[in-house]
Amino acid sequence: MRMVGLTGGIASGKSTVSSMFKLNNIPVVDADVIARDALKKGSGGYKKVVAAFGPDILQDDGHVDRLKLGRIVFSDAAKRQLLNRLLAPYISSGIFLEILKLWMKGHKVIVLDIPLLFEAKLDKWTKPIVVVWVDPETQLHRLMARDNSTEEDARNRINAQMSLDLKKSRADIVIDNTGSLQDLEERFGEVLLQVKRPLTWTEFWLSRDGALSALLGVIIGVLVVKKIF
Ligand SMILES: CC(C)(COP(=O)(O)OP(=O)(O)OC[C@H]1O[C@@H](n2cnc3c(N)ncnc32)[C@H](O)[C@@H]1O)[C@@H](O)C(=O)NCCC(=O)NCCS
Ligand SMILES: Nc1ncnc2c1ncn2[C@@H]1O[C@H](COP(=O)(O)OP(=O)(O)OP(=O)(O)O)[C@@H](O)[C@H]1O
Repeated sequence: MRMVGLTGGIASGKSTVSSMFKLNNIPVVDADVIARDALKKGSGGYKKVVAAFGPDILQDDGHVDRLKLGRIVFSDAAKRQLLNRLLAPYISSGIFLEILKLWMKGHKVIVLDIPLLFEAKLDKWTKPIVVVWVDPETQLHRLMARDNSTEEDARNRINAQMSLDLKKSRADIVIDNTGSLQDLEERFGEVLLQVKRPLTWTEFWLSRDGALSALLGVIIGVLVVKKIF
């Protein structure tokens, strides 16, 4: 199985690219969705986070006030690290479970959309790594427009992540999303061809069909050897 890493900066366009993969029948594991589940009221992650940050981060209905928690952690590196540490086991096991489900269904190519792919050192499990890049001005404006946030909040969120230029330097494939959506679609078409090229042997053996073929080969081998001796 080929596990394509999809990452970038906040509001650089990962979800937009992710939707394009889904439209082309390539399944996507979305780490943001898994992280949201990890913070759902009553979950293990929720209990740990509320114990560490206190009931002030809760809304009246007991759900986490994400805007409030975001303001706290995106302006304080120590608190952000604490939140990351508390949620990391739930997020990584959630990602693993989703990969396993897709593996069992026999998918050959899947995409892992993980904003913190490099920061969480998950990049070693994915190949190729696709980084969605935008210039800093565009990133700031798109983030403020999408989240209806102040410039200060938006800058805090951008600065909470590894620099987008550093991510770009570690990519196998870069998608420059500074242009229009039409430009993005054109570039995506080229990237799709690369992502869908035939599997290498290693990728094949890691797929469900490859693993089953290997198992079948071993069983046949054992039976043949038993018959000979
Ligand atoms: C702080 C929280 C509650 C803010 O929620 P909010 O709904 O405002 O943002 P959302 O979850 O949609 O995230 C938006 C983007 O913020 C960035 N981001 C999220 N968490 C982090 C983080 N810990 N460090 C840096 N950037 C982050 C990502 O680019 C993400 O795509 C939330 O982001 C969270 O629980 N973060 C910790 C979990 C995590 O690490 N998520 C990233 C998955 S790899
Ligand atoms: N090429 C583009 N032209 C104009 N707007 C765009 C383009 N690409 C994405 N956008 C818009 O920019 C915003 C950010 O994009 P998107 O939500 O895909 O980013 P993201 O990287 O997934 O963000 P996050 O890290 O917060 O999950 C969205 O409002 C999206 O509609």
